Amino acid sequence: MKEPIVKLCGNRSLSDVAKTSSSQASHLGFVFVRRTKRYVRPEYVGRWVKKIRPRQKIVGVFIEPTIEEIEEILHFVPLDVIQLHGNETVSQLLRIKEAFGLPVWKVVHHQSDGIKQMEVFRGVADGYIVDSKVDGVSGGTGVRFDWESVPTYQKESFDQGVPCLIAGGIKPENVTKLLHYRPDGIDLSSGIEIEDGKDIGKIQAIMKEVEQNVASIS
Ligand SMILES: O=C(O)c1ccccc1N[C@@H]1O[C@H](COP(=O)(O)O)[C@@H](O)[C@H]1O
Repeated sequence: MKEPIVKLCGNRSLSDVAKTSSSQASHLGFVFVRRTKRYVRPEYVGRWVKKIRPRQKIVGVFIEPTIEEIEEILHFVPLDVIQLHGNETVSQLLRIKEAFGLPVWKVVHHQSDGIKQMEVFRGVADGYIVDSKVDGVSGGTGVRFDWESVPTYQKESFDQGVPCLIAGGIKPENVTKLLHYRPDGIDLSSGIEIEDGKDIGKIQAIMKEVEQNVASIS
């Protein structure tokens, strides 16, 4: 069985990056959405990444960014993936892809038209993240959605030939249940934190569950 993508998101300090990068996760995420709890200044992220040199791919999280905003971030941070977590349109996504040539993952908030949202981005998005829908909050909610819908999202993504990550309220206590649905990837932020920082115990517990799950079905 293919190892799932594991994205550890919402890194806010050098200490966070030291912890998340020491794990077997495949991706580290940084939130560049101003006025949100986990916003980080790109110049700081640039410094942390230069110092630690993580082997993981780096994902930048944005909500409806302008080309100039992404350009500014890229000046400091060597992004591998751009994550769009808002109500971006297909043409905005295309412009971003053309401007930077980087893979773009589109977030779909789980609701009745979730699959329709994915269909709209067919052939354009390089991957999807399905996150919970919480009124007034875009992401990092710590709230999970009904995972019985995961196979439907997985199927649509598979048909489009791109990966589908699941986000929203994943934590060591519930990740095994989610892994039974065999998602292409998982994406966590609140579930690996204690107070305002990442917690190595929770990160290790998540990675252990992932490894055991892969081993049990290989
Ligand atoms: O983490 C944030 O604060 C955040 C803010 C704005 C947009 C996206 C954000 N994070 C994304 O939310 C999910 C993880 O949420 P959870 O805390 O594990 O429930 C993930 O996609 C992050 O990239």
